[in-house]
Amino acid sequence: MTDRCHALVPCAGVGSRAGAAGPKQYAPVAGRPMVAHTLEALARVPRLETLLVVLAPDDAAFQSLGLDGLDPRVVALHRGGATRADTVAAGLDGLLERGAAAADWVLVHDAARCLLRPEWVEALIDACLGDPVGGLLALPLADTLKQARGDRVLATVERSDKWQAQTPQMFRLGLLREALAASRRAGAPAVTDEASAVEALGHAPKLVPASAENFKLTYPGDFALAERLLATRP
Ligand SMILES: Nc1ccn([C@@H]2O[C@H](COP(=O)(O)OP(=O)(O)OP(=O)(O)O)[C@@H](O)[C@H]2O)c(=O)n1
Ligand SMILES: C[C@](O)(CO)[C@H](O)COP(=O)(O)O
Repeated sequence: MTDRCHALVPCAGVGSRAGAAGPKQYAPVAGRPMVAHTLEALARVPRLETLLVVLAPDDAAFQSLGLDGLDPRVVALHRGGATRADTVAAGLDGLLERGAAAADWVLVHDAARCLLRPEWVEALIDACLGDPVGGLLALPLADTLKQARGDRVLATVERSDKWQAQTPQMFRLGLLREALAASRRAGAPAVTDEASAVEALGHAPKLVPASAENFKLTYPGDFALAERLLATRP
């Protein structure tokens, strides 16, 4: 087993909920493309050997914006798939082709979580390196949770054991590859995060408490909030 760590950034989505003119990962946040902030945070983690960014096959923006030059560890792979899970699976193959080992750790992080702080990544790595499974950044639920039918409350759901999954999510490359392949073979809808696929193999990933600031920019209003938060940072 190794302690080598690589980042894999799925960056091949279309951002349909964001209402931006093009893929949201290139929409400006505080004057820079969203994914530039994401990569800069990852680049400030020395333990990450590779920053693999998985792009849509026809992506021309990443290179034309000069994002491949952000850090010598950045590698662009034009092999994104129809779902996030497909994009991540293609990225894992890309890492293996570049010499990574099945025993290496992979930290999968959404391009769309551009408020990431390096210290949160360090905390995840510290928590997972000695763990038999791996884990993810997550946030215990702070609000009362309602189950709905349409726009009416059906029930109030126990929330003390509920967490919101964030990224990065950190697993051994081989385990995650096997988990995503098994999930695809099962024929169910694609998993929405890496942990789900690993859970389906019977494992219990570790929950590493994170910050609400590490939210995913999903809807139009998220961009203004991200800008306000970035403005408060040194
Ligand atoms: N086929 C896909 C779908 C998503 N992603 C990436 O997965 C991350 C999180 O996904 P999400 O916020 O759902 O992004 P989109 O799929 O782009 O958004 P939407 O669902 O609103 O279209 C993003 O960095 C996105 O680029 C990806 O690489 N490949
Ligand atoms: C992986 C993820 O960010 C965890 O919260 C999330 O599931 C990805 O977003 P999606 O909208 O479910 O694709």
